[in-house]
Amino acid sequence: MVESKKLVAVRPEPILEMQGISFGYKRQDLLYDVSVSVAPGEMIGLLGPNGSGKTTLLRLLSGVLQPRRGQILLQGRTLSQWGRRQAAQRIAVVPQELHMPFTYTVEQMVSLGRTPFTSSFFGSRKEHDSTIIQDAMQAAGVTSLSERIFNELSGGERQRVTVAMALAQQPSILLLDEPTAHLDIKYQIETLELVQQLNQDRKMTIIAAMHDLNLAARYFPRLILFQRGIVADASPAEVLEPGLLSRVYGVQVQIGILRGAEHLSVLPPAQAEEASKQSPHPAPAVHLIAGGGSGELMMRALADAHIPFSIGALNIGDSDHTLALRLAEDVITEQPYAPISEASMLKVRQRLQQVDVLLLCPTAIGPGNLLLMQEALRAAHNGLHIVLVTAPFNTTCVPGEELRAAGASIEQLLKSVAARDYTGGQGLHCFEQIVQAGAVIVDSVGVALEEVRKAAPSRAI
Ligand SMILES: Nc1ncnc2c1ncn2[C@@H]1O[C@H](COP(=O)(O)OP(=O)(O)OP(=O)(O)O)[C@@H](O)[C@H]1O
Repeated sequence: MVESKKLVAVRPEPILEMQGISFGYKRQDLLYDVSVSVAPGEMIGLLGPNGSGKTTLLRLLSGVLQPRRGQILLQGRTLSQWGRRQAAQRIAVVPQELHMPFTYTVEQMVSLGRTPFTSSFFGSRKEHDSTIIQDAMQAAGVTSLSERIFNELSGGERQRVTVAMALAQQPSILLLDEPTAHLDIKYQIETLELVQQLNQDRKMTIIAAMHDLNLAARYFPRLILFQRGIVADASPAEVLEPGLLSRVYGVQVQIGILRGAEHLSVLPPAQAEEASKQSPHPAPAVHLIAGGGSGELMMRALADAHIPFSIGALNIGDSDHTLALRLAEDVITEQPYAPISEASMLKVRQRLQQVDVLLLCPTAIGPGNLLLMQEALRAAHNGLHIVLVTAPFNTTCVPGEELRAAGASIEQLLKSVAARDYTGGQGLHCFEQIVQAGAVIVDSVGVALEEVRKAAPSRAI
Protein backbone atom coordinates (compact mmCIF):
# COMPACT_ATOMS: atom_id res chain seq x y z
CA MET A 1 0.00 0.00 0.00
CA VAL A 2 1.28 3.40 -0.89
CA GLU A 3 1.44 5.57 2.15
CA SER A 4 -0.41 8.78 1.45
CA LYS A 5 1.47 11.93 2.19
CA LYS A 6 -0.15 14.04 4.82
CA LEU A 7 -0.96 17.50 3.57
CA VAL A 8 -0.64 19.93 6.42
CA ALA A 9 -1.99 23.41 5.80
CA VAL A 10 0.60 25.80 7.14
CA ARG A 11 -0.94 29.04 8.33
CA PRO A 12 1.41 31.93 7.73
CA GLU A 13 2.55 33.83 10.80
CA PRO A 14 0.35 36.91 11.18
CA ILE A 15 1.98 40.10 9.99
CA LEU A 16 -0.24 42.12 12.31
CA GLU A 17 -2.11 41.10 15.43
CA MET A 18 -4.48 43.06 17.61
CA GLN A 19 -4.78 41.29 20.92
CA GLY A 20 -7.72 42.39 23.07
CA ILE A 21 -7.20 46.09 22.44
CA SER A 22 -9.41 48.69 24.05
CA PHE A 23 -9.18 52.43 23.54
CA GLY A 24 -11.15 55.54 24.36
CA TYR A 25 -10.57 59.29 23.99
CA LYS A 26 -12.64 59.87 27.10
CA ARG A 27 -13.25 57.78 30.22
CA GLN A 28 -15.44 55.32 28.33
CA ASP A 29 -13.97 52.88 25.86
CA LEU A 30 -14.65 53.63 22.21
CA LEU A 31 -13.12 50.38 21.01
CA TYR A 32 -13.56 47.44 23.27
CA ASP A 33 -11.66 44.13 23.33
CA VAL A 34 -10.74 44.09 19.64
CA SER A 35 -8.79 41.02 18.52
CA VAL A 36 -7.86 40.55 14.88
CA SER A 37 -5.13 38.50 13.25
CA VAL A 38 -3.98 39.63 9.82
CA ALA A 39 -2.03 37.29 7.53
CA PRO A 40 0.55 38.74 5.13
CA GLY A 41 -1.02 39.73 1.81
CA GLU A 42 -4.59 39.99 3.10
CA MET A 43 -6.92 42.72 1.86
CA ILE A 44 -9.34 43.73 4.61
CA GLY A 45 -12.15 46.28 4.55
CA LEU A 46 -13.22 47.90 7.83
CA LEU A 47 -16.93 48.75 7.86
CA GLY A 48 -19.07 50.55 10.38
CA PRO A 49 -21.30 53.57 10.80
CA ASN A 50 -19.96 57.11 11.26
CA GLY A 51 -18.18 57.39 14.57
CA SER A 52 -17.85 53.64 15.09
CA GLY A 53 -14.07 53.94 15.46
CA LYS A 54 -12.60 52.91 12.09
CA THR A 55 -10.18 55.86 11.85
CA THR A 56 -9.29 55.40 15.50
CA LEU A 57 -8.42 51.75 14.86
CA LEU A 58 -6.20 52.73 11.92
CA ARG A 59 -4.47 55.31 14.12
CA LEU A 60 -3.85 52.64 16.74
CA LEU A 61 -2.43 50.32 14.07
CA SER A 62 -0.07 53.01 12.82
CA GLY A 63 1.16 53.67 16.35
CA VAL A 64 -0.16 57.27 16.52
CA LEU A 65 -2.43 56.24 19.41
CA GLN A 66 -1.65 53.75 22.18
CA PRO A 67 -4.24 51.20 23.31
CA ARG A 68 -5.48 51.37 26.90
CA ARG A 69 -5.46 47.63 27.18
CA GLY A 70 -4.15 44.85 24.98
CA GLN A 71 -1.34 45.05 22.46
CA ILE A 72 -0.64 45.33 18.75
CA LEU A 73 2.04 43.06 17.35
CA LEU A 74 3.80 43.78 14.08
CA GLN A 75 5.61 40.64 12.94
CA GLY A 76 5.54 39.35 16.51
CA ARG A 77 6.90 42.51 18.22
CA THR A 78 4.83 45.26 19.79
CA LEU A 79 4.74 48.60 18.00
CA SER A 80 6.59 50.24 20.89
CA GLN A 81 9.35 47.60 20.61
CA TRP A 82 9.75 48.59 16.96
CA GLY A 83 9.68 52.32 17.68
CA ARG A 84 7.88 54.93 15.51
CA ARG A 85 10.57 55.20 12.84
CA GLN A 86 11.03 51.45 12.34
CA ALA A 87 7.28 50.84 12.39
CA ALA A 88 6.84 53.59 9.77
CA GLN A 89 9.27 51.73 7.53
CA ARG A 90 6.78 48.85 7.52
CA ILE A 91 3.35 50.47 7.89
CA ALA A 92 2.22 53.39 5.72
CA VAL A 93 -0.99 55.35 6.10
CA VAL A 94 -3.08 57.01 3.42
CA PRO A 95 -5.17 59.52 5.39
CA GLN A 96 -8.69 60.56 4.48
CA GLU A 97 -7.58 64.05 3.45
CA LEU A 98 -4.17 65.63 3.38
CA HIS A 99 -3.88 69.41 3.68
CA MET A 100 -0.50 70.87 2.89
CA PRO A 101 0.26 74.33 4.23
CA PHE A 102 3.16 74.68 1.75
CA THR A 103 3.28 74.79 -2.05
CA TYR A 104 5.04 71.46 -2.49
CA THR A 105 5.25 69.87 -5.90
CA VAL A 106 3.99 66.35 -6.34
CA GLU A 107 7.53 64.99 -6.44
CA GLN A 108 8.41 66.82 -3.23
CA MET A 109 5.27 65.41 -1.60
CA VAL A 110 6.09 61.87 -2.65
CA SER A 111 9.67 62.24 -1.45
CA LEU A 112 8.26 63.01 2.02
CA GLY A 113 7.37 59.33 2.09
CA ARG A 114 11.11 58.59 2.43
CA THR A 115 11.26 60.50 5.74
CA PRO A 116 11.43 57.33 7.93
CA PHE A 117 14.57 56.34 6.02
CA THR A 118 16.38 59.69 5.84
CA SER A 119 17.60 62.15 8.42
CA SER A 120 15.90 65.26 7.03
CA PHE A 121 13.05 66.08 4.64
CA PHE A 122 14.73 66.71 1.29
CA GLY A 123 18.39 67.18 2.24
CA SER A 124 19.87 63.71 2.40
CA ARG A 125 18.16 62.06 -0.54
CA LYS A 126 20.36 59.44 -2.22
CA GLU A 127 20.11 57.97 -5.69
CA HIS A 128 18.51 54.90 -4.17
CA ASP A 129 15.75 57.10 -2.69
CA SER A 130 15.20 58.87 -6.03
CA THR A 131 14.66 55.52 -7.75
CA ILE A 132 12.10 54.52 -5.12
CA ILE A 133 10.31 57.87 -5.44
CA GLN A 134 10.11 57.54 -9.23
CA ASP A 135 8.88 53.96 -8.86
CA ALA A 136 6.21 55.04 -6.35
CA MET A 137 5.00 57.83 -8.67
CA GLN A 138 4.86 55.42 -11.57
CA ALA A 139 2.98 52.75 -9.62
CA ALA A 140 0.39 55.32 -8.51
CA GLY A 141 0.17 56.82 -12.03
CA VAL A 142 1.26 60.36 -11.05
CA THR A 143 4.61 60.68 -12.91
CA SER A 144 3.07 63.13 -15.38
CA LEU A 145 2.02 65.34 -12.45
CA SER A 146 5.44 65.42 -10.79
CA GLU A 147 6.03 69.18 -11.28
CA ARG A 148 2.47 70.22 -10.42
CA ILE A 149 1.65 71.88 -7.10
CA PHE A 150 -0.07 69.32 -4.84
CA ASN A 151 -2.66 71.78 -3.49
CA GLU A 152 -3.78 72.65 -7.02
CA LEU A 153 -4.67 69.05 -7.98
CA SER A 154 -8.15 67.58 -8.12
CA GLY A 155 -9.34 65.32 -5.29
CA GLY A 156 -8.73 62.16 -7.31
CA GLU A 157 -5.25 63.26 -8.35
CA ARG A 158 -4.39 64.20 -4.77
CA GLN A 159 -5.54 60.77 -3.60
CA ARG A 160 -3.15 59.09 -6.04
CA VAL A 161 -0.28 61.30 -4.90
CA THR A 162 -1.05 60.38 -1.27
CA VAL A 163 -0.90 56.70 -2.24
CA ALA A 164 2.42 57.35 -4.01
CA MET A 165 3.73 59.00 -0.83
CA ALA A 166 2.80 55.91 1.13
CA LEU A 167 4.43 53.68 -1.50
CA ALA A 168 7.67 55.65 -1.18
CA GLN A 169 7.81 54.23 2.36
CA GLN A 170 8.02 50.77 0.75
CA PRO A 171 5.67 49.42 3.39
CA SER A 172 4.56 45.83 3.86
CA ILE A 173 1.25 47.12 5.23
CA LEU A 174 -0.87 49.90 3.75
CA LEU A 175 -3.58 51.46 5.91
CA LEU A 176 -6.14 53.55 4.03
CA ASP A 177 -8.76 55.73 5.66
CA GLU A 178 -11.80 55.88 3.40
CA PRO A 179 -9.74 56.00 0.21
CA THR A 180 -12.80 56.66 -1.95
CA ALA A 181 -14.34 59.47 0.11
CA HIS A 182 -15.08 62.63 -1.96
CA LEU A 183 -14.12 60.91 -5.23
CA ASP A 184 -16.38 60.48 -8.24
CA ILE A 185 -17.12 56.93 -9.37
CA LYS A 186 -14.27 56.90 -11.92
CA TYR A 187 -11.68 57.88 -9.31
CA GLN A 188 -13.24 55.53 -6.72
CA ILE A 189 -12.75 52.60 -9.08
CA GLU A 190 -9.30 53.76 -10.17
CA THR A 191 -8.15 54.09 -6.57
CA LEU A 192 -9.43 50.67 -5.54
CA GLU A 193 -8.02 49.04 -8.70
CA LEU A 194 -4.65 50.57 -7.79
CA VAL A 195 -4.88 49.28 -4.22
CA GLN A 196 -5.88 45.82 -5.48
CA GLN A 197 -2.94 45.84 -7.88
CA LEU A 198 -0.53 46.72 -5.04
CA ASN A 199 -2.00 43.86 -3.05
CA GLN A 200 -1.66 41.37 -5.88
CA ASP A 201 1.61 42.48 -7.52
CA ARG A 202 3.56 43.64 -4.47
CA LYS A 203 1.89 41.31 -1.94
CA MET A 204 1.14 44.34 0.19
CA THR A 205 -1.19 43.79 3.14
CA ILE A 206 -4.09 46.23 2.86
CA ILE A 207 -6.46 47.42 5.58
CA ALA A 208 -8.93 50.11 4.51
CA ALA A 209 -11.82 51.84 6.25
CA MET A 210 -14.71 51.82 3.79
CA HIS A 211 -18.13 53.43 3.73
CA ASP A 212 -19.31 52.12 0.39
CA LEU A 213 -20.56 48.59 1.08
CA ASN A 214 -20.81 47.74 -2.63
CA LEU A 215 -17.21 48.68 -3.35
CA ALA A 216 -16.14 46.89 -0.17
CA ALA A 217 -17.89 43.71 -1.34
CA ARG A 218 -16.30 44.04 -4.76
CA TYR A 219 -12.69 44.57 -3.73
CA PHE A 220 -12.20 43.13 -0.22
CA PRO A 221 -12.26 39.36 0.35
CA ARG A 222 -12.44 39.91 4.13
CA LEU A 223 -14.66 42.45 5.85
CA ILE A 224 -14.68 43.47 9.50
CA LEU A 225 -17.85 45.17 10.69
CA PHE A 226 -17.48 47.48 13.68
CA GLN A 227 -19.78 48.96 16.17
CA ARG A 228 -17.23 49.89 18.79
CA GLY A 229 -16.24 46.23 19.04
CA ILE A 230 -16.15 43.72 16.21
CA VAL A 231 -19.63 42.60 15.23
CA ALA A 232 -18.61 40.41 12.30
CA ASP A 233 -15.34 39.36 10.70
CA ALA A 234 -15.75 37.18 7.61
CA SER A 235 -16.26 37.14 3.85
CA PRO A 236 -18.59 39.71 2.18
CA ALA A 237 -21.30 37.07 1.81
CA GLU A 238 -21.37 36.49 5.56
CA VAL A 239 -20.91 40.08 6.72
CA LEU A 240 -23.27 41.76 4.27
CA GLU A 241 -26.34 40.20 5.80
CA PRO A 242 -29.48 42.41 5.78
CA GLY A 243 -30.47 41.80 9.42
CA LEU A 244 -26.96 42.48 10.68
CA LEU A 245 -26.56 45.64 8.57
CA SER A 246 -29.94 47.01 9.55
CA ARG A 247 -29.11 46.55 13.25
CA VAL A 248 -25.67 48.14 12.94
CA TYR A 249 -26.54 50.96 10.50
CA GLY A 250 -30.16 51.39 11.62
CA VAL A 251 -31.55 51.16 8.08
CA GLN A 252 -33.25 48.42 6.12
CA VAL A 253 -31.24 47.15 3.15
CA GLN A 254 -31.49 44.37 0.63
CA ILE A 255 -28.54 42.30 -0.50
CA GLY A 256 -28.36 40.44 -3.75
CA ILE A 257 -26.38 39.82 -6.89
CA LEU A 258 -27.51 42.04 -9.76
CA ARG A 259 -28.12 40.40 -13.11
CA GLY A 260 -24.82 39.86 -14.90
CA ALA A 261 -22.75 40.87 -11.86
CA GLU A 262 -20.36 38.69 -9.91
CA HIS A 263 -20.44 40.50 -6.59
CA LEU A 264 -22.96 41.24 -3.89
CA SER A 265 -24.84 44.51 -4.04
CA VAL A 266 -26.44 46.38 -1.21
CA LEU A 267 -29.63 48.04 -2.38
CA PRO A 268 -30.63 51.45 -1.05
CA PRO A 269 -33.29 51.82 1.64
CA ALA A 270 -36.08 52.98 -0.68
CA GLN A 271 -36.11 49.71 -2.61
CA ALA A 272 -35.59 47.71 0.57
CA GLU A 273 -38.50 49.51 2.24
CA GLU A 274 -40.64 48.66 -0.76
CA ALA A 275 -39.59 45.04 -0.44
CA SER A 276 -40.18 45.03 3.28
CA LYS A 277 -43.74 46.28 2.67
CA GLN A 278 -44.34 43.11 0.71
CA SER A 279 -43.00 40.84 3.44
CA PRO A 280 -43.26 42.86 6.63
CA HIS A 281 -40.95 42.03 9.50
CA PRO A 282 -43.14 40.84 12.37
CA ALA A 283 -42.87 42.94 15.50
CA PRO A 284 -41.00 41.22 18.30
CA ALA A 285 -43.31 39.11 20.41
CA VAL A 286 -40.71 38.49 23.07
CA HIS A 287 -38.23 40.53 25.06
CA LEU A 288 -35.23 38.96 26.78
CA ILE A 289 -33.31 40.14 29.79
CA ALA A 290 -29.99 38.34 29.83
CA GLY A 291 -26.25 38.99 30.09
CA GLY A 292 -22.92 37.24 30.43
CA GLY A 293 -23.89 34.41 28.07
CA SER A 294 -27.04 33.47 29.99
CA GLY A 295 -29.18 34.33 26.95
CA GLU A 296 -27.19 32.45 24.33
CA LEU A 297 -29.23 29.22 24.17
CA MET A 298 -32.52 31.09 24.39
CA MET A 299 -31.56 33.50 21.58
CA ARG A 300 -30.45 30.67 19.31
CA ALA A 301 -33.65 28.72 20.02
CA LEU A 302 -35.87 31.75 19.27
CA ALA A 303 -33.94 32.51 16.07
CA ASP A 304 -34.18 28.86 14.95
CA ALA A 305 -37.93 28.96 15.61
CA HIS A 306 -38.21 32.28 13.62
CA ILE A 307 -39.67 34.03 16.64
CA PRO A 308 -38.67 37.70 16.52
CA PHE A 309 -37.35 39.06 19.80
CA SER A 310 -35.78 42.11 21.34
CA ILE A 311 -33.21 42.07 24.12
CA GLY A 312 -31.57 44.40 26.60
CA ALA A 313 -30.32 46.47 27.99
CA LEU A 314 -26.94 44.85 27.34
CA ASN A 315 -23.48 46.36 27.59
CA ILE A 316 -21.21 46.47 24.54
CA GLY A 317 -18.64 43.74 25.05
CA ASP A 318 -21.05 41.38 26.81
CA SER A 319 -21.05 38.09 24.87
CA ASP A 320 -24.86 38.18 24.79
CA HIS A 321 -24.67 41.63 23.14
CA THR A 322 -22.44 40.41 20.33
CA LEU A 323 -24.73 37.47 19.56
CA ALA A 324 -27.85 39.62 19.93
CA LEU A 325 -26.65 41.97 17.18
CA ARG A 326 -26.82 38.99 14.86
CA LEU A 327 -30.03 37.40 16.03
CA ALA A 328 -32.35 39.93 17.69
CA GLU A 329 -34.77 42.32 15.97
CA ASP A 330 -33.77 45.07 18.36
CA VAL A 331 -30.95 45.34 20.88
CA ILE A 332 -31.09 47.98 23.61
CA THR A 333 -27.41 48.83 23.93
CA GLU A 334 -25.44 50.34 26.77
CA GLN A 335 -21.80 51.47 26.94
CA PRO A 336 -19.17 48.95 28.13
CA TYR A 337 -19.24 48.48 31.93
CA ALA A 338 -21.64 51.42 32.33
CA PRO A 339 -24.72 51.22 34.55
CA ILE A 340 -27.97 51.23 32.65
CA SER A 341 -28.84 54.79 31.65
CA GLU A 342 -32.24 56.41 32.05
CA ALA A 343 -32.65 56.48 28.25
CA SER A 344 -32.09 52.72 28.01
CA MET A 345 -34.43 52.03 30.92
CA LEU A 346 -37.11 54.05 29.15
CA LYS A 347 -36.62 51.94 26.01
CA VAL A 348 -36.89 48.73 28.08
CA ARG A 349 -40.10 50.01 29.71
CA GLN A 350 -41.62 50.89 26.34
CA ARG A 351 -40.64 47.53 24.89
CA LEU A 352 -42.16 45.64 27.83
CA GLN A 353 -45.43 47.45 27.12
CA GLN A 354 -45.40 46.13 23.54
CA VAL A 355 -44.35 42.48 23.83
CA ASP A 356 -46.39 39.44 24.82
CA VAL A 357 -43.74 37.69 26.91
CA LEU A 358 -40.66 38.59 28.92
CA LEU A 359 -38.02 35.88 29.23
CA LEU A 360 -35.74 36.42 32.19
CA CYS A 361 -32.54 34.45 31.64
CA PRO A 362 -30.37 33.27 34.54
CA THR A 363 -27.96 36.18 34.49
CA ALA A 364 -25.97 37.38 37.48
CA ILE A 365 -27.78 40.20 39.29
CA GLY A 366 -25.55 43.11 40.20
CA PRO A 367 -26.15 46.76 41.03
CA GLY A 368 -25.89 47.46 37.27
CA ASN A 369 -28.84 45.35 36.18
CA LEU A 370 -30.96 45.34 39.35
CA LEU A 371 -32.97 48.12 37.70
CA LEU A 372 -33.91 45.68 34.93
CA MET A 373 -35.23 43.18 37.45
CA GLN A 374 -37.26 45.95 39.09
CA GLU A 375 -38.63 46.91 35.67
CA ALA A 376 -39.56 43.25 35.11
CA LEU A 377 -41.43 43.29 38.42
CA ARG A 378 -43.30 46.45 37.41
CA ALA A 379 -44.24 44.75 34.10
CA ALA A 380 -45.39 41.63 35.98
CA HIS A 381 -47.70 43.82 38.11
CA ASN A 382 -49.01 45.32 34.86
CA GLY A 383 -49.97 41.83 33.71
CA LEU A 384 -47.07 40.93 31.40
CA HIS A 385 -46.50 37.20 31.06
CA ILE A 386 -43.05 36.51 32.53
CA VAL A 387 -41.07 33.32 32.07
CA LEU A 388 -38.17 32.75 34.42
CA VAL A 389 -35.54 30.60 32.76
CA THR A 390 -33.60 29.08 35.65
CA ALA A 391 -30.11 27.70 35.68
CA PRO A 392 -30.60 23.96 34.93
CA PHE A 393 -31.90 22.23 38.00
CA ASN A 394 -33.97 19.28 38.81
CA THR A 395 -37.52 20.35 38.16
CA THR A 396 -39.81 20.25 35.23
CA CYS A 397 -41.84 23.20 34.00
CA VAL A 398 -44.20 24.36 36.71
CA PRO A 399 -46.60 27.00 35.46
CA GLY A 400 -48.41 29.46 37.77
CA GLU A 401 -50.61 27.81 40.34
CA GLU A 402 -48.87 24.45 40.17
CA LEU A 403 -45.66 26.19 41.04
CA ARG A 404 -47.10 27.56 44.22
CA ALA A 405 -48.06 24.05 45.21
CA ALA A 406 -44.56 22.85 44.43
CA GLY A 407 -42.83 24.74 47.22
CA ALA A 408 -39.59 22.86 46.77
CA SER A 409 -39.28 24.16 43.20
CA ILE A 410 -39.68 27.74 44.31
CA GLU A 411 -37.11 27.13 47.00
CA GLN A 412 -34.75 25.71 44.43
CA LEU A 413 -35.34 28.60 42.07
CA LEU A 414 -34.72 31.13 44.79
CA LYS A 415 -31.63 29.22 45.88
CA SER A 416 -30.27 29.50 42.35
CA VAL A 417 -31.15 33.20 42.23
CA ALA A 418 -29.48 33.77 45.62
CA ALA A 419 -26.29 32.20 44.28
CA ARG A 420 -26.08 34.80 41.50
CA ASP A 421 -27.39 37.79 43.44
CA TYR A 422 -24.71 40.40 44.18
CA THR A 423 -27.05 43.11 45.44
CA GLY A 424 -27.24 42.16 49.11
CA GLY A 425 -30.56 40.38 48.67
CA GLN A 426 -32.42 43.07 46.68
CA GLY A 427 -32.32 40.96 43.51
CA LEU A 428 -33.61 37.91 45.35
CA HIS A 429 -36.43 39.94 46.91
CA CYS A 430 -37.38 41.19 43.44
CA PHE A 431 -37.50 37.63 42.09
CA GLU A 432 -39.71 36.50 45.00
CA GLN A 433 -42.17 39.22 44.08
CA ILE A 434 -42.04 38.36 40.37
CA VAL A 435 -42.89 34.76 41.23
CA GLN A 436 -45.72 35.94 43.49
CA ALA A 437 -47.04 38.06 40.63
CA GLY A 438 -47.60 34.83 38.65
CA ALA A 439 -44.39 34.24 36.67
CA VAL A 440 -43.82 30.84 35.15
CA ILE A 441 -40.64 28.97 35.97
CA VAL A 442 -39.03 26.81 33.32
CA ASP A 443 -35.82 24.87 33.43
CA SER A 444 -35.33 24.22 29.75
CA VAL A 445 -35.17 26.28 26.62
CA GLY A 446 -37.67 23.99 24.89
CA VAL A 447 -40.29 24.57 27.56
CA ALA A 448 -39.62 28.29 27.43
CA LEU A 449 -40.38 28.20 23.69
CA GLU A 450 -43.69 26.43 24.42
CA GLU A 451 -44.55 29.21 26.87
CA VAL A 452 -43.76 31.82 24.23
CA ARG A 453 -45.96 30.06 21.67
CA LYS A 454 -48.81 29.88 24.18
CA ALA A 455 -48.54 33.57 25.07
CA ALA A 456 -48.12 34.86 21.51
CA PRO A 457 -49.79 32.22 19.32
CA SER A 458 -50.44 34.49 16.34
CA ARG A 459 -47.08 36.26 16.28
CA ALA A 460 -44.79 33.36 17.19
CA ILE A 461 -44.49 31.04 14.21
N1 LIG B 1 -9.02 63.25 18.90
C1 LIG B 1 -10.22 62.94 19.35
N2 LIG B 1 -10.64 63.34 20.58
C2 LIG B 1 -11.85 63.01 21.07
N3 LIG B 1 -12.77 62.28 20.38
C3 LIG B 1 -12.43 61.86 19.16
C4 LIG B 1 -11.15 62.17 18.58
N4 LIG B 1 -11.09 61.59 17.35
C5 LIG B 1 -12.27 60.98 17.17
N5 LIG B 1 -13.08 61.12 18.26
C6 LIG B 1 -14.42 60.57 18.43
O1 LIG B 1 -14.31 59.15 18.41
C7 LIG B 1 -15.43 58.57 17.74
C8 LIG B 1 -14.92 57.66 16.62
O2 LIG B 1 -14.29 58.46 15.65
P1 LIG B 1 -13.60 57.80 14.38
O3 LIG B 1 -13.16 58.94 13.52
O4 LIG B 1 -12.61 56.80 14.79
O5 LIG B 1 -14.84 57.03 13.73
P2 LIG B 1 -15.05 56.53 12.25
O6 LIG B 1 -15.70 55.20 12.33
O7 LIG B 1 -13.79 56.62 11.47
O8 LIG B 1 -16.08 57.61 11.72
P3 LIG B 1 -16.35 58.14 10.24
O9 LIG B 1 -16.88 56.98 9.48
O10 LIG B 1 -17.40 59.20 10.46
O11 LIG B 1 -15.07 58.69 9.70
C9 LIG B 1 -16.28 59.73 17.24
O12 LIG B 1 -17.34 59.91 18.17
C10 LIG B 1 -15.34 60.92 17.27
O13 LIG B 1 -16.02 62.12 17.53
